[in-house]
Amino acid sequence: MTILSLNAGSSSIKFALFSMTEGEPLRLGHGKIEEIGIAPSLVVWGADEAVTLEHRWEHTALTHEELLGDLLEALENRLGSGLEAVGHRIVHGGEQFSAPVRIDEGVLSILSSLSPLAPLHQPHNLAAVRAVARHRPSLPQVACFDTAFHHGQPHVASRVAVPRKLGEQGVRRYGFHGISYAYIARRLAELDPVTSTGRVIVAHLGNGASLCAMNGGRSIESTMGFTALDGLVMGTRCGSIDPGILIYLMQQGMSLGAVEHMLYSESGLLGLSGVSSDMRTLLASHDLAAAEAVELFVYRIVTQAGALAASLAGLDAFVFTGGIGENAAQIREQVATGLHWLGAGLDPSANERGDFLISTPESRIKLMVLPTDEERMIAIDTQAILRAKRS
Ligand SMILES: Nc1ncnc2c1ncn2[C@@H]1O[C@H](COP(=O)(O)OP(=O)(O)O)[C@@H](O)[C@H]1O
Ligand SMILES: CC(=O)OP(=O)(O)O
Ligand SMILES: [Mg+2]
Repeated sequence: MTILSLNAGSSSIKFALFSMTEGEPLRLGHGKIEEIGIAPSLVVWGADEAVTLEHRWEHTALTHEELLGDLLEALENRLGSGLEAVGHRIVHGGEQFSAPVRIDEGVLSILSSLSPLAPLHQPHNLAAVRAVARHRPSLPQVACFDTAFHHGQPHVASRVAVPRKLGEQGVRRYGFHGISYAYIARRLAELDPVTSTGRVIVAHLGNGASLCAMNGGRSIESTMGFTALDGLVMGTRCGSIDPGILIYLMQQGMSLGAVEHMLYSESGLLGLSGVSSDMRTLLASHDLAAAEAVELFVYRIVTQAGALAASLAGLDAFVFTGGIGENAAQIREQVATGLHWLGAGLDPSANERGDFLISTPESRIKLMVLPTDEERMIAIDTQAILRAKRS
């Protein structure tokens, strides 16, 4: 079975193609379409990581749907045989979905109603579903949710202290990045089975960023809540702020749309630094505001990690993942320093190399780096859903 995993964002579509052999899925290739709406371009890497296809579209105004049509065609030309299923990253599954699900019109309509809760992600995730349905109507499609991994959290962790009837309407903490966390839980169980049964904080630090407290591989707490705006400082999102700030801004005459845009797209590292949302750029900059943005990014990780360690009643390991977690040794070092009070001891050489284990043998908590692979997790879940349907 050949499965295409799609992770469609506002200006990019990341994808990977898997052959679902017995045992571990074999990645046949992966790639991305970037700068959608500006100057769309495609790059595909083969199983050996060599670039196998590059393409630049002439028309800049092509939609996600048109680009996906071209992508499906290009992949199927290369495959010889056809694709058998498409798995999607869908950021919000709301109250209804606690596990992956085969997509039909009914599912699609529930997921569309959740778009206001994930405006940066959900509309683009669903546009990809519709595009595939239009180009290949007979192809089974499966939705894998960022929220699903957190569904088993203790009730107390998912509640918000607002009038009870809002809670009954679904105003609660969901948590996100769950596809990544599920993958990390699975990998940790393979690489360090003893630690995976313990109390672990996983830090997914990418453009979006969050922490997840896992006990025995299950989520018990997360820094993201009702939306992916909550928690840590992110590339362009504010993370946790006093809701009184929103009331103040609206009292000052800012419109709802302007507040939403500011908090999702003009805040975080970008808003604080005035330089960039990109951690690489900030770390290379000599600008004081860039340094202050990085300082707050780290400070929030450390203070929220303290809260999550309390929810776990102790800590056995802290795992770094995501673009920043996997690549920015300097950030890992600063976070490790902030976790010193918990007994964390960093091995600087292992950290510079980005080893799996980057703590010293004496460290009371293990510090680890584990590359995430959301696309692989999507392929695994997609196959499981389709197999279950058949039997
Ligand atoms: N070598 C590096 N050093 C520091 N930051 C890095 C490095 N490589 C990638 N990053 C950062 O990772 C972030 C993107 O993370 P990624 O997980 O790829 O994002 P996305 O959420 O879009 O999947 C950016 O802030 C980028 O600067
Ligand atoms: C949920 C979320 O924040 O996703 P991303 O990190 O891809 O923006
Ligand atoms: Mg990401």
